[in-house]
Amino acid sequence: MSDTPLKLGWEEWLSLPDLGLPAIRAKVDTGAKTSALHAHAVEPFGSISKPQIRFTLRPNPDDPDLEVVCAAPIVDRREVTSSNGETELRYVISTNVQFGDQKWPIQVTLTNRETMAYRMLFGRTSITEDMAVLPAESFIQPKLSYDLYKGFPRKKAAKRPLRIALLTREPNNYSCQRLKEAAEQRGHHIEMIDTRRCYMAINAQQPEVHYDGKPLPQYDAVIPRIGASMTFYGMAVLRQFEMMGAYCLNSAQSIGVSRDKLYAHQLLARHRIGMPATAFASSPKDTKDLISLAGNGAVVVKLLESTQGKGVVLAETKKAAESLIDAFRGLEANFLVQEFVKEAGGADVRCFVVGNKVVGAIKRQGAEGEFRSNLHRGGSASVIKLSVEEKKVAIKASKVMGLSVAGVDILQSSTGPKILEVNSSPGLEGIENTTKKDVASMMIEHIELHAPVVNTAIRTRSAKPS
Ligand SMILES: Nc1ncnc2c1ncn2[C@@H]1O[C@H](COP(=O)(O)OP(=O)(O)OP(=O)(O)O)[C@@H](O)[C@H]1O
Ligand SMILES: [Mg+2]
Ligand SMILES: [Mg+2]
Repeated sequence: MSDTPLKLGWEEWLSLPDLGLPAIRAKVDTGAKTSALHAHAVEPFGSISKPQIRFTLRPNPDDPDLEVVCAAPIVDRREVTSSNGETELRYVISTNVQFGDQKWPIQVTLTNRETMAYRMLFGRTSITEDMAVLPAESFIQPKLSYDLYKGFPRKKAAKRPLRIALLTREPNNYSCQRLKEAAEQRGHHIEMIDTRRCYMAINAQQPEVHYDGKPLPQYDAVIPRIGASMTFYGMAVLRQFEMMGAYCLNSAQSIGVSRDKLYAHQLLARHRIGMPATAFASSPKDTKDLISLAGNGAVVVKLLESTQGKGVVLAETKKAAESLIDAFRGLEANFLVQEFVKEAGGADVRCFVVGNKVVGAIKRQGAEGEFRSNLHRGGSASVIKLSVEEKKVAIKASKVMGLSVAGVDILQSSTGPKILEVNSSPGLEGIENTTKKDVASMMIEHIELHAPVVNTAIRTRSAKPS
């Protein structure tokens, strides 16, 4: 390296020549130990003595059709705790990094950074002693651009038939049947896999999922339809499919985040997404203070375990709220106390998000005298045209959770849209029958666009450990 120290700002362009990546915009973060690179469809291959990893990367966050398939030797697998506190077992690769004409080897962990602004985090172990980081500056090194990817093959909707697994415990319900129909209509092969009947060896060198006495084949894509009661086990099964390199329509991680209602609310708040003023508690001593955190008027108290509106109660006065919470206190159940958004008029809006788009929206109106709009409680649905702001909020909420497919429920309040919840396995029946849109096909199309084109040579090799 040269005599003058290499200077880096807090954000820089770099290239990773060994991976065939001419331009990556990275955040230099001395708070992070190891560098991390965005990767999906991560799939190990090669021999046990010389293990390699293949993954797909979308270098430009604004251009999802630009995909580069990379391969590198695996140097380690390591537990990494990210800034949001999640611990993840990641593959570590070794590769050269290049800034201007200076090049040196670094270690990089692979993780899904789809929802992050930067495709790469440049950590402190990648920065050598003769370099300086100037946190107040950016782009000290030569600026590159995504134009360098001109001429790279663009992704086209897959013409090839895909092998898809639909993970569900209810293969006969409307949503699963429609997904099956849509996949088959588009020429794909789809299998219904009962989540609960999957089993697996965790430490296998070659990750597998077993079913009825045999290992399941390698799928191009997995559609998780995991019910609330199966969240924990379903996520484990899905993670296994992820490790096998299948494209999962929603990742296990994103399902976990959206299912944890407290975490989901905290995450939405952190990203400044509008929601009703919300407080949560388990067994509070100071009921009055808890109620005041949720505003000054009527409140809605929700048991966290509730679904289909069952554990959701309206307290129209402070007194009513107090006695309600006092009753909950003995149950040691976690619950939310929320400002009651009266002007929503017993209605909410379900926005069905696929990728970066709201593909359909319906307004659900509660039965006469009912503030809960759940269709299971006798609510009725109608088509609604969303405002630009509502669309934006729905897409942002799905992004924040990391979901590609989501049912985002919004209350229309006098101060703009307020998010109620984000569902990771939204049902198709209400939305399709009301809007007359073929949402199932849109989900399959999303898979066609995002499931990486598999190099069959690599896949055949990885199927048999050598
Ligand atoms: N803060 C609120 N203000 C006004 N109405 C609300 C509020 N919270 C909930 N509601 C109404 O009650 C219904 C049920 O509430 P929510 O969706 O939070 O619980 P849930 O339906 O039991 O949960 P899940 O959808 O996971 O089954 C909502 O669809 C909405 O119509
Ligand atoms: Mg609901
Ligand atoms: Mg829900």
